[in-house]
Amino acid sequence: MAKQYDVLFRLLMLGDSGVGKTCMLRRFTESEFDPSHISTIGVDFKMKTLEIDGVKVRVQIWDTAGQERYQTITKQYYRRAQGIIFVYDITNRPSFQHLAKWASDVDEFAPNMVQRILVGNKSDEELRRQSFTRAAELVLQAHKRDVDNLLGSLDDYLEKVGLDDEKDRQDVDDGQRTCAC
Ligand SMILES: Nc1nc2c(ncn2[C@@H]2O[C@H](COP(=O)(O)OP(=O)(O)OP(=O)(O)O)[C@@H](O)[C@H]2O)c(=O)[nH]1
Repeated sequence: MAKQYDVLFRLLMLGDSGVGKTCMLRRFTESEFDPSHISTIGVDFKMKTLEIDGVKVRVQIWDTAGQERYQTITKQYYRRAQGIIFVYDITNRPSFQHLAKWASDVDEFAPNMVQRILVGNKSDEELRRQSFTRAAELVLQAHKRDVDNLLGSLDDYLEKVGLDDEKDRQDVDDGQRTCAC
């Protein structure tokens, strides 16, 4: 019987609960998308064979629970992984911030040679993406004094223009009153 694959690699998906790891894996292995969120308990895995540069690569992809309480279990799988897929949700800023923690756990528990890749999931929710808003918030914070000054002088200007308008209107009214007499 022909060999079904040449090499077997283990990949591990990591990221906060709800970022969409299970959905992503099902989409990849079964071409299906089930929108329900049933939190993974501990770990689960799916297999798929790929042909890369003429090599039949069987990937065993471990889907881990993002919930904190399973981390003692999931960490036991790190050392056997050859690749890590970090996943965050582009609409959820904490899921991006927590990547630093996921990455430091990988540094601690996974082999040195482990390959890493980062995926920002839920790209269909582009309008709710948080990173660009956050970047704009940070720039605004950094330039807060200039912006306040600018807005302050704009207010002064508008107030002055308003007063001038008021004064002009008053002059016209006074003029009309004079004429009417
Ligand atoms: N809009 C959108 N929602 C998604 C996408 N992928 C997953 N979701 C939703 O995100 C929620 C969580 O998905 P899961 O795959 O269960 O999340 P998980 O990361 O495996 O969560 P844990 O098992 O708790 O670690 C579900 O309600 C999905 O419908 C996506 O690409 N776009």
